[in-house]
Amino acid sequence: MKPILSTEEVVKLENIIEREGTSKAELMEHAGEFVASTALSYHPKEVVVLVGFGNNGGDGWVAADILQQHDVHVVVVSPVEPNEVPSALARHVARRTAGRDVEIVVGPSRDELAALLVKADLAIDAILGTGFHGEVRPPFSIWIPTLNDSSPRVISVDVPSGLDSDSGVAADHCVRADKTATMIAPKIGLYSADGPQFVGELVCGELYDRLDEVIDDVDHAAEIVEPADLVDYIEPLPANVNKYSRGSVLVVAGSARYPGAAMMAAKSAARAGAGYVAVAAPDACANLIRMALPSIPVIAIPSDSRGSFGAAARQVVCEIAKKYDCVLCGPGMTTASGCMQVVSGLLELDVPLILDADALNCLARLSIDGIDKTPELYRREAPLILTPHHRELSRLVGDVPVDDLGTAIDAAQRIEWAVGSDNLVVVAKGATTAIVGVEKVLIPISGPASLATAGSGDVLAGIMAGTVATAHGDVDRWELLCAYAVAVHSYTGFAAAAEYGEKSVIATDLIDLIGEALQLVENEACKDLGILTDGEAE
Ligand SMILES: NC(=O)C1=CN([C@@H]2O[C@H](COP(=O)(O)OP(=O)(O)OC[C@H]3O[C@@H](n4cnc5c(N)ncnc54)[C@H](OP(=O)(O)O)[C@@H]3O)[C@@H](O)[C@H]2O)[C@H](O)CC1
Ligand SMILES: [K+]
Repeated sequence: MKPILSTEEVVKLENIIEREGTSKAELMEHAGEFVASTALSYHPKEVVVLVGFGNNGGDGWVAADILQQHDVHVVVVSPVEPNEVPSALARHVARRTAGRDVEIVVGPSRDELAALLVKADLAIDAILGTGFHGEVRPPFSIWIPTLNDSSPRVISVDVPSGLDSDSGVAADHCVRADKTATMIAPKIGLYSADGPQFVGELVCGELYDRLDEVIDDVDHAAEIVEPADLVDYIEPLPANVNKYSRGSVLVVAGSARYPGAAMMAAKSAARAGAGYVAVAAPDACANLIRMALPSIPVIAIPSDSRGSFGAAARQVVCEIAKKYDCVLCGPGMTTASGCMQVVSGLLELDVPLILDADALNCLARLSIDGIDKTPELYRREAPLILTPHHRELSRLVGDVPVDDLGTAIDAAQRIEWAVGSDNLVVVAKGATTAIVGVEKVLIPISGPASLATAGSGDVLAGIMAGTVATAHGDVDRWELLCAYAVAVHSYTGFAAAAEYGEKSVIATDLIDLIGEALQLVENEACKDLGILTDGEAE
């Protein structure tokens, strides 16, 4: 796993590294070297380096110097003369670069800057980094749109200028990078809110060769899960299994209005490897589900007058649910009062439970002002996995706004910390999904935008249920198991986009590609571990 840090954590880490004997000036030299080597991979001939007043600009001055030594023609565009750069560290390297044969243009007009960029095949954005705050001021409010309107490729240093490195919120003017070369560790804002739209491809320069020894001395805002981290969940099917020993799932879902969600979740659980999947659905839609899924037994549960679970459902469902390795509750269920009773009954059982979709809305309604205020509602011994998207998550915490990665992590942590259990995981689904456990936040491998389609969440919930059931409770870290399920779902998205075109993927396509996705995750993990080469994985 690779850490993602907040700006405050990066500053703490820099101070630790300094105490260990590597100064900030040396880190700036390494940062510049990393930017230069990233730039050289494009084999540029003509590079414009835009520098600001701070140390982000310092990285740019160092990179300009190195590029020039590699026979690249470099023009540094600066708001002030090298002698007047306010940051002492950056001033030192600016003067040094100015002493060499590098062309420097101070305070160009919009047209002058545009003319320089027309001639360049690469631009380096070292205007603003982690020190950016507020709205972009002149001259950068002119430089940034001029850069965005120009043709050369753009490498942003550390953070695209104008992006808040913690919240990921882009200012009115923000550099749209082709590549972001971030320093030491990725910043959380690169993944949050507007970040993914502006960052382009992300590469990270560690800058300090003993980073592994000190990185855990600071908290990590989150950690990125890499394929190799998932290797424990990639198990071949043993020869001596039967359908029950492979793992069983009960999907408590559906209503007369939404029978399809129950079908998709159940079929996905089976495709993800569970040997026995059954559906408990209101009798108003049980027959429909039976006909659609001949391989899956459907248990008809008493309905209310509108075709959702009725008053008698709780007792019947809970009696059946005890026998399964995992229960998934929620897809297409509605929030009728019988459904709320089913959810509260399942929470009392000693069986791994996944609450998704309307089960989460039921849970929110069972509390008055957010479930974090009434932890007794969801505190339990057996594992509990909640899979809310941002709106569902907001409802769970009493309508506190949740609209990006940062606010999603905050809300999920409230839910976590109210009970403080290793067995509770909140999978906060979004453009960047966060898997929040009591101690760690994991960012799993994310899928393509094609996954943003109705029913995709039902497929993920089914994959998660199949994964939990086949693990048989033998799990060290439930967050990592959830990351595996999210990765499988992500790869169904890639496979479906390749097969049907990225705009044409529908949720049912994903289900039939789960087998392929399981194989893709395995291949990627093996490649990461050096067991398989790219060629062998084809
Ligand atoms: N992480 C590391 O270990 C290393 C990081 N390095 C690089 O350093 C920057 C952070 O440098 P810092 O000097 O703290 O900040 P910046 O360069 O990002 O920006 C500060 C200057 O920008 C001005 N500023 C701030 N906001 C605005 C704005 N809205 N409009 C215009 N100008 C703005 C600010 O002026 P103030 O008057 O507001 O203070 C400063 O002049 C990090 O991102 C890395 O690139 C090092 O290389 C070492 C290793
Ligand atoms: K930058």
